[in-house]
Amino acid sequence: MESAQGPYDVHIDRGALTHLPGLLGDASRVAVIHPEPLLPLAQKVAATVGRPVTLIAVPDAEAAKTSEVLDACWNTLAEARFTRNDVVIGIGGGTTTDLAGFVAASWLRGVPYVSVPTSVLAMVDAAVGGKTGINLPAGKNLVGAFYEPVGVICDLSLLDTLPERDVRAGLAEVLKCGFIADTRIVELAREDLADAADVTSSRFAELVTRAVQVKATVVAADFRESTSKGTKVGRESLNYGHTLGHAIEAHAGYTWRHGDAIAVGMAWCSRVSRQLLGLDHESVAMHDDLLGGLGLPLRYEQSAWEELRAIMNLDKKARGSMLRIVGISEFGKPVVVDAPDEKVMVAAYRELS
Ligand SMILES: NC(=O)c1ccc[n+]([C@@H]2O[C@H](COP(=O)([O-])OP(=O)(O)OC[C@H]3O[C@@H](n4cnc5c(N)ncnc54)[C@H](O)[C@@H]3O)[C@@H](O)[C@H]2O)c1
Ligand SMILES: O=C(O)C(=O)C[C@@H](O)[C@H](O)[C@H](O)COP(=O)(O)O
Ligand SMILES: [Zn+2]
Repeated sequence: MESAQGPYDVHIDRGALTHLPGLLGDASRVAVIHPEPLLPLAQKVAATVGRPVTLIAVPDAEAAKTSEVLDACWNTLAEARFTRNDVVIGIGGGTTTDLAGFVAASWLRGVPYVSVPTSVLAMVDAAVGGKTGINLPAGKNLVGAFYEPVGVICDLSLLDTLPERDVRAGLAEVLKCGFIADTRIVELAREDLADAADVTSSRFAELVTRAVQVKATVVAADFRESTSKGTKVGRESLNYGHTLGHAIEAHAGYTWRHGDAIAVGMAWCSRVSRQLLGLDHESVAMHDDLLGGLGLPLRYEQSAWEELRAIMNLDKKARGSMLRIVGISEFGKPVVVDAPDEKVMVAAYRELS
């Protein structure tokens, strides 16, 4: 993958973990940050690196992305006397790779980072592209850094133990890539949704590869997410469905899966896009068919709109008091809408009831 800090490899394969020792350079020691439930995997990986390893267990899911956990990781690296040639490895879903990447970005102002995503969502999105960070109660990913890994290892065999609900949540980001950029993804999902959600199928492998390609292409062109204008959209396109999705996550106290929240966000955005950008009814219905067909939610508490709208003001795409959202005028054509009409947003939210 091309990047601001130099190209790096994203290894996608069953068995790709064999690439790990080759990514460690001259590291004297390694820290492996992993969620508590994935301790056996972290231990297995630790046994292959041929250097002293500090295992750092962090809480599972969004509970990892807090300032308290970040602080605990820093203190563990201090105790281990971690220096600038040592390597942080993040093994886990997107919550772990977001946290671990930020630990690596901030420790000594930056030490090498290797990402080993173990969920679909982390493989296709969170672990590639260099966004790292943690949440605050006020909003999602409000603290973080753009910081690139030296390599990413997507060992598809690790997905054999991933719960089906998490496979499907990850496919929400894959579909996002189809809606904003690669329409073949939408076709592949439409042809056979059950096969698309089967992690052992060739269709699934193609979907993962295509989604990573979309992300890599977008990020290579606009690593630091410049401000898009209308149809001239850079990295902000990857935020389709996220303005509402992130607000839902914060409102729910980070108890929702990210993929579930952005499924609602994309269903909502498709309606806003129909009203403001002329997206056709068939494409709106396709959002519901594909996301709903995967068992993903298409709605959130109706009474929460005002609170969600207030949280949305802290979205990173906002400029001053102006909300900005990503919509699509057709599949593959993202458009950034500045100051979307409030009535349209409310009506689109009501439509989800
Ligand atoms: N940095 C980015 O560009 C970016 C992009 C997309 C999403 N994200 C972030 O990613 C996070 C969501 O990631 P996620 O969906 O992977 O959630 P997650 O990290 O919570 O993982 C989901 C669940 O699956 C479990 N799990 C992971 N791999 C497993 C495996 N191989 N076997 C069994 N269980 C496994 C985890 O322990 C967890 O319980 C959110 O915080 C989101 O904001 C970041
Ligand atoms: O990589 C990006 O850019 C994205 O927007 C990808 C999103 O799927 C991802 O959830 C990201 O973490 C959102 O970033 P944020 O800047 O809106 O917090
Ligand atoms: Zn996302």
